[in-house]
Amino acid sequence: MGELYVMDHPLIKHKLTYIRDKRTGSKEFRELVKEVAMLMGYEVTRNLELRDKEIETPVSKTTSQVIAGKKLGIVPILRAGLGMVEGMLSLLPAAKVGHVGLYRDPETLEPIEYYCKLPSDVEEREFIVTDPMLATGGSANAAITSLKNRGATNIRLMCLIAAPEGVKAVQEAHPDVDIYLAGLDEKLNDHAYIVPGLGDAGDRLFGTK
Ligand SMILES: O=P(O)(O)OC[C@H]1O[C@H](OP(=O)(O)OP(=O)(O)O)[C@H](O)[C@@H]1O
Ligand SMILES: O=c1cc[nH]c(=O)[nH]1
Ligand SMILES: [Mg+2]
Repeated sequence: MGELYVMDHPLIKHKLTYIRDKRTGSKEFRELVKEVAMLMGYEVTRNLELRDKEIETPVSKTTSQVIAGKKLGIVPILRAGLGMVEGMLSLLPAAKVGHVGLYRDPETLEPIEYYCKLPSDVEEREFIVTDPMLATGGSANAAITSLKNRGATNIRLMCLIAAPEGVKAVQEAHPDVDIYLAGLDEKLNDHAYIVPGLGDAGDRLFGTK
């Protein structure tokens, strides 16, 4: 079973409160989502490999460490996952960005894939899939399956808020995938929205509806 990491940093908790607040408009919402993604990035990248590098400081020679240069890929689930990309790229500027386009059919709640474009060397990359919301888990599962069908073997899932149902669904379908959350909420409502959640992440990010 994949690991579940729920962030407990005060800055993340603080910013998540304003992301949830219905009075927060799109501009501030976008900024906060970007900032929380960046802060979460510290945890999501905690186990990146390092290698030694010989350098010279103004005082002496020394051996220091840099990221080993493993290839990384960030894959937002369109649309809402896009809001988390910039924050991650500010930490990992060399990462490539793939896109999986999915929407959840409002009647059936089934994910419908309409786009997928990944970096060409899929097999060699470590992927971080981003989506603010993990509700039933259908969209995340479909995105992860899509990556695996194209050859990806190393995948992490990074979401702002999840319902327990979504976490369970991903853990069952993809036990090799670790999940990183800023917050784990109570439940889903009758429309499969997360309670208390933040509403519709895509609409709040992009001002639609
Ligand atoms: O876990 P699930 O039950 O599948 O629900 C979560 C999905 O729903 C939202 O996307 P939505 O379908 O609203 O598309 P959008 O990002 O284009 O708004 C959200 O961003 C997730 O991708
Ligand atoms: O709460 C939810 C559930 C699905 N999609 C969202 O944007 N929010
Ligand atoms: Mg939406």
